[in-house]
Amino acid sequence: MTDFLRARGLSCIRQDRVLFQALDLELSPGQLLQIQGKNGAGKSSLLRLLAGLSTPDDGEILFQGQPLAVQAEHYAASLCYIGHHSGIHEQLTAMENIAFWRAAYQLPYSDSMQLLGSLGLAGLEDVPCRMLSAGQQRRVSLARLWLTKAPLWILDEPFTALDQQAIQRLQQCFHQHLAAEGAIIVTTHQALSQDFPSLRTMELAYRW
Ligand SMILES: Nc1ncnc2c1ncn2[C@@H]1O[C@H](COP(=O)(O)OP(=O)(O)OP(=O)(O)O)[C@@H](O)[C@H]1O
Repeated sequence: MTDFLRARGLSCIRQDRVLFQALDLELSPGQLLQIQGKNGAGKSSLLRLLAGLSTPDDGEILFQGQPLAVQAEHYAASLCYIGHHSGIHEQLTAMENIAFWRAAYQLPYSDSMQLLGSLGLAGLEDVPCRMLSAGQQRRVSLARLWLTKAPLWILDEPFTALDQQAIQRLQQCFHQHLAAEGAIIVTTHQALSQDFPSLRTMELAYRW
């Protein structure tokens, strides 16, 4: 499928600073795009634009050939966005968070206990998330990736706080998603340790 996700002439201004301008971007099914850049370069701002959570100062973003604004509901159903923050309900347990996502995003049934076990959270399923470590909270947050059917994933620093084993597990999950014709945009400060044949990188320059 061509024209899966395309951005044309994007500009983003924050606090009178031009983070980027005239930025073009294209993503096809099966592709992984890694956005790189120094702290403050505008990576999260770009991801938020691409997720439809904020509006560019100039340019447009098309999903399957149509502007995001005319298909907000379809785009939301096609997207799994996980931001900088974990996005979990800290008062709820891991099991309750999964039940919440399943209801909110109308996800099909799957075995939550087994999923959490495979993410190294066995025995912690019923602990309120506020009592979990940073890496464990991140694992709960990323559990969404094993549940969602959305073809487009936009992930802001998903490896933060994860140990090596969890990083490898997450990259295996990327492979499966890409093999199933999914697409991923990710920001990371470190190089991906596994080989991704479809990987492209984009560097955002820090501008004063
Ligand atoms: N909503 C906002 N209002 C005002 N300024 C903002 C807003 N969002 C981001 N900024 C500013 O835009 C700049 C880029 O922020 P952004 O979070 O996109 O950078 P980043 O490349 O993701 O950085 P990091 O690697 O530190 O996560 C920063 O200087 C930040 O202060």
